[in-house]
Amino acid sequence: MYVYLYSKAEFGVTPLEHNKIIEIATAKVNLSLDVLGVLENGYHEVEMILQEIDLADDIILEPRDSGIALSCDVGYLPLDASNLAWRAADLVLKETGLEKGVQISIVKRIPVAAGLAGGSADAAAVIRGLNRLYQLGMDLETQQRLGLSLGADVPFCVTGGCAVARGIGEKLEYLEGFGSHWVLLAKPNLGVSTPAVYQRYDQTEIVGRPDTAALIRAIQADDMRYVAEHMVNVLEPVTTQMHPIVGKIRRQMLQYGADGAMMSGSGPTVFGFFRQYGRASKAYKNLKKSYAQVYLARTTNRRLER
Ligand SMILES: C[C@](O)(CO)[C@H](O)COP(=O)(O)OP(=O)(O)OC[C@H]1O[C@@H](n2ccc(N)nc2=O)[C@H](O)[C@@H]1O
Ligand SMILES: Nc1ncnc2c1ncn2[C@@H]1O[C@H](COP(=O)(O)OP(=O)(O)OP(=O)(O)O)[C@@H](O)[C@H]1O
Repeated sequence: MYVYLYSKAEFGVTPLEHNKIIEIATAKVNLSLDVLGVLENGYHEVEMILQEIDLADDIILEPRDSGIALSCDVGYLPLDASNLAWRAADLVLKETGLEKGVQISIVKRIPVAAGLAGGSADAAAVIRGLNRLYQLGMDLETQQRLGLSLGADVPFCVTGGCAVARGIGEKLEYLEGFGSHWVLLAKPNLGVSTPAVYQRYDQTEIVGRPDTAALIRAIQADDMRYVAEHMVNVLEPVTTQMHPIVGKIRRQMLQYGADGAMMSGSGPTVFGFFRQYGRASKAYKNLKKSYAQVYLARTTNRRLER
């Protein structure tokens, strides 16, 4: 069950044709999410801890003389300008004035509208990939600035790793120390609209908030158990009220032996931390009986480790 989260091509098992490149678009989970206020434009000022996991899409890019062409191995994503990968390519080409096009192929594994930043991860991978494919020389800051115009999670997805995100999600303070831990994810068969959840949050009374400083210390000490037991996402009660199944999955995760479980982002995916593979794989099998989208992944730190 823990297999092929990265493309075989990246390991040279299936060599790519020499003019193609592959970028791995990794998902994120929120280890915390707090809302500090509402800005004039309606966006929320947040303080949240984002952690890259190794559940990933593959983004394959190849040069084209002009125009953006997009294909995907699943039928449920738009292949036009409403796809974030398409929009990322358009933005980079316009911004750099490059008179070229690109063929983008997506191998989709990250569930959609799940709270795992799947679309943002694809957009970030296209920005990184075009930079590499056409040797555009964009530094990290430029890539993140471009990414921000596509979505609040995109700047983090450009690098991945583990970071405290403030502002609307774009002010990043990277954290070191958190190791590679088992994360089990389960998504109920429904999608959640991020704007709808933030809107409803404004009308909801908040019960518990994360102690972000304490979580940061635990991450730096690689105290996974503390993190698992103290994770708080202020959007979770909002989404759970709309979809009680989110609460049910969280209880099931704990019942099956997770050290702690929480909803990621605006949901509805719930993830749990496990110390042992054996326990995680048993929980995976149990959850698989009720939910189609269950994934066993690990926290990772791919690009920052290079
Ligand atoms: C829920 C999270 O995924 C947690 O990481 C993010 O805060 C949302 O990130 P995202 O989906 O990349 O967000 P965007 O695509 O920029 O925004 C979608 C919508 O979510 C709301 N939004 C988003 C981010 C933020 N800090 N405040 C907001 O109120 C806005 O209504 C916005 O129109
Ligand atoms: N490349 C893409 N991959 C996934 N969704 C995309 C993509 N491009 C556009 N979308 C659209 O974006 C919407 C949100 O999908 P996404 O998977 O990014 O949500 P999410 O995981 O909740 O993101 P976040 O955690 O950043 O809020 C969906 O309605 C989907 O159709």
